[in-house]
Amino acid sequence: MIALESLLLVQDGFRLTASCRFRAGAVTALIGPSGAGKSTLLSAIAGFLAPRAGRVVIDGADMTGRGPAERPVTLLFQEHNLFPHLRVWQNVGLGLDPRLRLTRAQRTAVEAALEEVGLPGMGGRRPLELSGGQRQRVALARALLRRKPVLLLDEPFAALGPGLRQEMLDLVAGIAAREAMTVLMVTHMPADARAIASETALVADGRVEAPRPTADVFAAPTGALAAYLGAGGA
Ligand SMILES: Nc1ncnc2c1ncn2[C@@H]1O[C@H](COP(=O)(O)OP(=O)(O)OP(=O)(O)O)[C@@H](O)[C@H]1O
Repeated sequence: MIALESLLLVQDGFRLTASCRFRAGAVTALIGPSGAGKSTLLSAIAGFLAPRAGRVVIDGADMTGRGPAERPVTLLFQEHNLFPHLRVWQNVGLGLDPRLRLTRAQRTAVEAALEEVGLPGMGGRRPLELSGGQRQRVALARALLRRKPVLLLDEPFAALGPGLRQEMLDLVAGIAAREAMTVLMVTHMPADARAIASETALVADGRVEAPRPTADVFAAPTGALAAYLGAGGA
């Protein structure tokens, strides 16, 4: 479980507060207007941004003072996930060893991860020799290989077409369920939240609202959510 305890995040003039919990072993969607602070929140949970006040607690452990590498967390962005000059297996292998001195067992794990995301035998290619959807699969393979209990997804599939996006969502949902991962997924698509998130939390007006069952959130939107959905379309 991820607990945000009286969290205050500040970036220049921007402030975000959060006091809530995200369920362990479940997918929670984070939705809200552009600039509301969704990415900022993920940065703080991953350890790239230090809170001005409050704590991030993961599975009972206080993350204060722990750098990104010391947290049980993987963060996956929409873009800039792959190094173009490295082969696919190297891009994936970076999840295990930044110096890429992989043991035989690690090489096998890389192959298995590529197979898991539907890219068996593609390890020798370079990212430019893949489609956009395949590149996101490579990034996902690297994220999954790390086997960290918490996976933070920052609009990872936004650039993909609807069919591919659905495929990737299904893939994440399946693996997350099997591995009992705790997943937070930022999305601007209510359909994505409905597809795989049991709960959804709204980030708006400088605060993170407590997550609620996704179906309830979208059934009768009020306040900031209604304004957001009205502007963005449900
Ligand atoms: N590195 C930074 N330094 C200062 N301010 C920043 C920085 N990154 C983001 N901000 C500000 O923090 C606020 C929240 O931005 P953030 O990217 O977290 O929003 P978001 O909800 O993820 O938006 P989007 O949906 O457009 O991705 C914005 O006002 C933004 O301008």
